Amino acid sequence: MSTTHTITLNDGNRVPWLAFGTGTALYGKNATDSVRAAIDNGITHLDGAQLYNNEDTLGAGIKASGKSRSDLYIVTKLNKLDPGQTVKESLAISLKKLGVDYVDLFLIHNPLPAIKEGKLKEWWQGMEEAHNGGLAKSIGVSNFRVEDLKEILDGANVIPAVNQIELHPYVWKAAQPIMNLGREHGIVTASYGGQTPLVRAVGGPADRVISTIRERLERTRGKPVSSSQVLTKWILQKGAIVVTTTSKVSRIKEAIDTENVPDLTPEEIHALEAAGSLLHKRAYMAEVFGE
Ligand SMILES: NC(=O)C1=CN([C@@H]2O[C@H](COP(=O)(O)OP(=O)(O)OC[C@H]3O[C@@H](n4cnc5c(N)ncnc54)[C@H](O)[C@@H]3O)[C@@H](O)[C@H]2O)C=CC1
Ligand SMILES: O=CCc1c[nH]c2ccccc12
Repeated sequence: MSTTHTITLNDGNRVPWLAFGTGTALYGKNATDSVRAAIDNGITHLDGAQLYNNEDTLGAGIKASGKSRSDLYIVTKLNKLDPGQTVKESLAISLKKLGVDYVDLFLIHNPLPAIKEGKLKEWWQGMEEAHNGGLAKSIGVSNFRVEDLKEILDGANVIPAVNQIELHPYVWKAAQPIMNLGREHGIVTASYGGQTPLVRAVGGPADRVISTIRERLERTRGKPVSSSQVLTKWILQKGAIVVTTTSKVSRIKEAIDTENVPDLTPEEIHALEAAGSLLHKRAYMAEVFGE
């Protein structure tokens, strides 16, 4: 079983909807076995980052899988630039660690390092150069707020294809302005931290709604549906890419199986978002969002 559904970016490239993340639990750790297990069990989209300090072991997992390059979708993210270093030079170092000659998607991980140097536009121009040089098939951003996106859109030759942000019911209300601006420009949202209501905010106001939806979906499907799949399906119905991670093969299979879970109804989506709006809980990147 592997993912079949794809999401089309504003540059025409297609992205497998489900990504295996190598940050969080694998941050600074050897990612080889986990990446190999993810690929062996059907995930083709790998989410890496310079910050995670494990691009080399992500690359080793990719190699060990034996998959051909064109069957995989590989993402990494720019952390910071050394003095005098270009974005292209920085990406070239990542490519070497990953053992590939291009990434499918390259993201600015977080706007703050560039903002601190007054160089956000310059960094985006560097991303465009990396893209034009063939080092990245698509380029985008991560953790960008409305003001950050507006700044790089002003004068951009390439519109970002993706903004990777935290997305779950407890940040849904806060995410509206950036998602709406992104939508105006055809920028696809990639979501991370999507399981937060179940793993980082247990007992929150969305619990009961998730449980009710899960029971209805299970009855409709006639097969098990998990609470995790309810959240993943909600993200998918928002048109977003899902970036998640796990050390358990059963959860990889469960995540992929979300493709086969029936849709939430508009009423269920509304109920989940209404419950989510009762609690604001951000798991990551407080330094950017100031919450
Ligand atoms: N761009 C950025 O700034 C960020 C990107 N990320 C990316 O997103 C990836 C995933 O981030 P997370 O917050 O870890 O994602 P997540 O919110 O999906 O949480 C994953 C965790 O949920 C649990 N889980 C997974 N499947 C489950 C299931 N079926 N039932 C119950 N619990 C389950 C596991 O404990 C797992 O470690 C990272 O590895 C990284 O690649 C994460 C944070 C920030
Ligand atoms: O990409 C994720 C960056 C991040 C922010 N906070 C943490 C904590 C642990 C691992 C990664 C991250």
